[in-house]
Amino acid sequence: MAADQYAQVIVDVAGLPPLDYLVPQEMLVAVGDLVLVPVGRRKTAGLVVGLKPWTDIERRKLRAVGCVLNDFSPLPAEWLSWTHFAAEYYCRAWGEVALPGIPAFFRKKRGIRHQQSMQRLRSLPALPEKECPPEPSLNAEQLRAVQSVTGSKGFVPWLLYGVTGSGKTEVYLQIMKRILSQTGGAQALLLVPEINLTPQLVSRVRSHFPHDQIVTLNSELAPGERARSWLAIHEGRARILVGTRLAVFASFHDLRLIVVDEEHDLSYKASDGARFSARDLAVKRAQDLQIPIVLGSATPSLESWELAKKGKYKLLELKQRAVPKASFPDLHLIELNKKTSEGLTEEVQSEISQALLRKEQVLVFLNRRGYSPSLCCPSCGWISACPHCSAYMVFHKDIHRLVCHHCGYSRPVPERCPSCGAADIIPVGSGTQRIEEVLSKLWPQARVLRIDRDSLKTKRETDKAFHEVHAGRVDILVGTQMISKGHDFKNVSLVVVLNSDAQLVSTDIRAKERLFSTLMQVSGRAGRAGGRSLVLVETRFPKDIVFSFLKKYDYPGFADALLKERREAGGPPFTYQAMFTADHEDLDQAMACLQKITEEGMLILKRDFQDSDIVLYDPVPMPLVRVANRNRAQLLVESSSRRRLHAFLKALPIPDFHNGNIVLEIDPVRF
Ligand SMILES: Nc1ncnc2c1ncn2[C@@H]1O[C@H](COP(=O)(O)OP(=O)(O)OP(=O)(O)O)[C@@H](O)[C@H]1O
Ligand SMILES: [Zn+2]
Repeated sequence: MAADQYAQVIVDVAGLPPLDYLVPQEMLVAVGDLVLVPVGRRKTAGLVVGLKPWTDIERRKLRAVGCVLNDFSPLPAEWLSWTHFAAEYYCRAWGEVALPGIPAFFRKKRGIRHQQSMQRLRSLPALPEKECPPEPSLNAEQLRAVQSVTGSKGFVPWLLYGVTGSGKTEVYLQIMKRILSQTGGAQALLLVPEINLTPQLVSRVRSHFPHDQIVTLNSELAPGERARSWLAIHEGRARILVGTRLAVFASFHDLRLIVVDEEHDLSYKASDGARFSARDLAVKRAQDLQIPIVLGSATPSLESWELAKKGKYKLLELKQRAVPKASFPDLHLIELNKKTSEGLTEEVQSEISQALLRKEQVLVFLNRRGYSPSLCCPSCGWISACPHCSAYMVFHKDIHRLVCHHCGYSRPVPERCPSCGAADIIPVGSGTQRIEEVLSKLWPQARVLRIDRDSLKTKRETDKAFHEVHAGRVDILVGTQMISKGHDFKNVSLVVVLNSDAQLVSTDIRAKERLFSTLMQVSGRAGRAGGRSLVLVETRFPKDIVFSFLKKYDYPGFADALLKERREAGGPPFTYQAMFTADHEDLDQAMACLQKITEEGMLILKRDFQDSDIVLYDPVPMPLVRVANRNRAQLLVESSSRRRLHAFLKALPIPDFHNGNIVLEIDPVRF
């Protein structure tokens, strides 16, 4: 009889280290296999991360592996060690990070039709017989970027800083083409932000690679589709994966290049689960694999910009727009307070009229859904507050309801003021619905299309709407963030940004950085195909540095000014941060829980971290303190050394929090 063998298995349960299980004699198990194992009273999917001939567990307590789940090759060692790093970095159990990275389809017991479904999953659609279209000839800047990346060896993190419309996407595609052609089975990963994964982008990639299988991964894919894409990449049948942040967890057969488009985008940071940054993990993965990674943006994050300045990232620049005749739009600031009764200034109205006369498209950007951000009673001052959150309920005229954008609670619009009974309660401020109404009234012949999460609920609807815009069947496009980035609109000559100030008065240290980036992106939608173009931006604070640099489209100037501020204030990227967030029905309880962590932390600091610069701030209620009846508080920890910060966090015990939740986030980006 062969000697016993024991498997170390990780499962998706908080706080659990790898667990030992007996491998039954007749069972063949390899490191990287998915297995079914008993945990407590249930059976769950686990991943084998080690095999050994001994265990410390007493024989009578030892349980056995149920069965092997995968009938594809095990997850590779590279993937296992990288997910282990990710778990350590984000202070989570290894299984909490690794298991959710594998499609649910493969984490369940095989059904009776397993063989058929695997066969279906493995059959990718045949490639249409198409010739490679001629490549556009790159300009000198683009060519230099492509040659630099493809000529480099091993791990090099490249920061591709390219102004809007400078042809970054073209550069990514050419780099991919050259690297994929170097080795037979080489694969590439292109990460894009959630709202940039459009059919236009995917078909652009497909047209460059007519002979290669290209698959996509995003959170909206049906489970079967997700499994199909994942398996095609794992088994090397697909050569390119285009996906959102979860795609960074794919298992590759032979990954040779990673591209992260719009690397500054917030959607790369998960706001639940392990709260990982797909961009940062992608860099680590490229380093493990010793391959190049390209981080592209017109407004890089300050973190990446600083790394490039220090020489840790290599900087590539595209300063010109790629289309030969295209130039940057003129940008005018409109100082708010001289608004007309229609809610659009005279200058805005006149420019819209002229653009429409020239048969050019107009884009109106307003980062606020709904008709108006609140309703108010002029007689008594009542405002439509949400009963469950410390926020106002937004008036949605189309459904005639008040909706809370934080907890989702909604109710019909009251006939009279709920407080004093007055008859005329009025909308205060404007959202996209109201602006759409104003635009349709002012230009009744124009075809106005609103694009936001209310008007378009699914990806398919959104895709269709953008198709209408690209096809020229829309004259005025009004919308939120969804219209601000990524799209290569050919006929937009006027961009209007309404009320951009909300973010300026935020308490978040990254608010300005984000506003600047949004404004650069949205401005970048105009004049992409040549001709005169114009951007009009409304603000009450025209003197703010956001606007002074925006007027010159000067990202480097803006970034350097902000970095100087951050350095003086000791903020990121000059410090590393971690944040505890506690929530409870009762704010005092949430605060008390964090207070306990602070006190414990102080003792540990004094005892073991005397000569380090770790700072533990006092717990504070969050700016939006109540959401869905939970009161939230946060506690920030900071240090100039990532290593020390991690060592401290590992040493800090997290108390039990009865009826409450407590979450630790590394490198928080939302405050
Ligand atoms: N070398 C080139 N010659 C001519 N046109 C080009 C060239 N490179 C790119 N283009 C075109 O320029 C336009 C903008 O390119 P692309 O979308 O790649 O820019 P981008 O930098 O990714 O844009 P953004 O960041 O603003 O979304 C596209 O229509 C593209 O086809
Ligand atoms: Zn609410």
